[in-house]
Amino acid sequence: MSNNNSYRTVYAFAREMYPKKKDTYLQYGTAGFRTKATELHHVMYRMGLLAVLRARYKKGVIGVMVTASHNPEADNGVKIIDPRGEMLEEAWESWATKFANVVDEKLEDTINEVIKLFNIDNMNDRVEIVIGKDTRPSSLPLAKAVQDGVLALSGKPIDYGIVTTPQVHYFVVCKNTNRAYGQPTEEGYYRKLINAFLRVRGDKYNKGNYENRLMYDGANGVGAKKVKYLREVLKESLLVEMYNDEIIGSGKLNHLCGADYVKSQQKFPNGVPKEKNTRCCSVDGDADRIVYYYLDDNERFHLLDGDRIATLAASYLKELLQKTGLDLKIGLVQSAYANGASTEYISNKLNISVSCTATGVKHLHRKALTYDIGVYFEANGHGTVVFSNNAKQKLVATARNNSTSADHKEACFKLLDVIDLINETVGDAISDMLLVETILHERGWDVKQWEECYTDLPNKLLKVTVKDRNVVTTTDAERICVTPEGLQDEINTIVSKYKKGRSFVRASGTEDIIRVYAEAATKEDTELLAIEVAQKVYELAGGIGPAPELPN
Ligand SMILES: CC(=O)N[C@H]1[C@@H](OP(=O)(O)O)O[C@H](CO)[C@@H](O)[C@@H]1O
Ligand SMILES: [Mg+2]
Repeated sequence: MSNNNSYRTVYAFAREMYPKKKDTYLQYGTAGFRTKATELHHVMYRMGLLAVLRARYKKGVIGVMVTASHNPEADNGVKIIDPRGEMLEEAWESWATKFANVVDEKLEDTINEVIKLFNIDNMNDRVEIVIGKDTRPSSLPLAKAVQDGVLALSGKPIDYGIVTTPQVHYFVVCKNTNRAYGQPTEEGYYRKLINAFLRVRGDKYNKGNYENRLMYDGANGVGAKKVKYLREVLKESLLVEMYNDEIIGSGKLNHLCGADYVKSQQKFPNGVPKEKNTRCCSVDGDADRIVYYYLDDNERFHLLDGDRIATLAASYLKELLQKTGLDLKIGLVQSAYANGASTEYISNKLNISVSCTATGVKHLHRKALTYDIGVYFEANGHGTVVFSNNAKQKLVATARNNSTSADHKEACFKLLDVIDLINETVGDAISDMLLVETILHERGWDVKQWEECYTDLPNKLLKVTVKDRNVVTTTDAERICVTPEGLQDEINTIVSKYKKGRSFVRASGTEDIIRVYAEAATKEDTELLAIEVAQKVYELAGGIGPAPELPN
């Protein structure tokens, strides 16, 4: 593109509507940009510009989601979605960072650098950019800024309004596969999921110990809004009782409720009635994560997190696969935060291959794609299942082949339905919920039977504030600390004192802190182990503020 009118528009817009006011350096992290909503207007505009360049380079549709997920309501953020529904390619993350930080006057030069480097010669293509936003009040003007960025480079913004993050991933894939993956509309999304769910469920809604009633915590966000439609269509097949719904309640987004609160505090959320032995689930602020839980007879809280969903899904898919008679490779992918007991259960009881990657769904997703059936979940409840083209083709061919036995045929059709109820593009709270409900229903299990599969090791996650989080570097899927020198040796010495002890430290990609994870045979030991390791981090990695203290 030459130095013409469009350029003046880009710069004029930047200067007049979305000027960069402060010098704060922002980094495109594990989940894109995330900070106070008031700091993000220029970033959104610039992500609109970058999305157009990326779309022209990839010759496909790109997605942009405005959300700060589980963060407080005053925060916001943005993530870019690549044509195959994946997170933005890492090589472009640094361009996103550069775009967010250059001064207004340098914006055009930076656009030119990208055009030149990637040889983008189709700058007149009217590429489509799918834009979605969560329910935060700040999301409306911020999504408008993204649109203006898209328009400034003559792209075509497609505004889907308030939708979940996984819906945006789904729309992008539908558009880029010429609708082979589904219709790129909200209705198309629900229809695909719900039709599959209803086919698998059949007309017997309660089975064995399974009861088709579920208490659902919508975190006062988009997850509540979207489940309403689902409830209407599911009718009697699944009775979803909704709580923490911003429309009828007065609750604040993610405040004392939602998947992140429940998982990290290991507590029952506010706003949900404390009913004993009832299956409950919570989603997060953009509905890409889900965790389950219940209160026992003594009102003790029991959590069934992402590791539980992963093991439930993998064991079910393995069983179903065996019934098809097909030889396909199934594997499960976790991060180092997965509970050690789950990893042991997968390898020793389920006999399913398990691998560990760095934190962040893009890493888990990529590894999962190396299997025919790749199940991946972070312990916090973010995950899905991906199926290779080879798997899908074999299933369709076997299901249609007249010489296939009736049993094998039935299993193939069922697995194809299960594939349809899974959002393969990214972790999706609503789709994951339908999957869990399907499996529990089929097995006739209540939530306790699900929990009985294995016993979680007590675990603890701590944060240590340090001067510069980049001093902590790791290797081996973040399980070994490389720098500061000597820290890993100290961790090894501490861990060796505890039965079933395991601990690792890494710099968070979304917060300016170091995370410490610990697990051990008892709760008391776990607390001690976590604090001891946190103290070493504080000492050797430049801790600031109050030092971590042992409990009295
Ligand atoms: C321990 C933990 O839960 N880490 C989260 C958190 O990443 P950190 O890099 O640890 O800040 O946010 C990510 C994005 O939502 C999520 O993918 C990840 O699982
Ligand atoms: Mg989220």
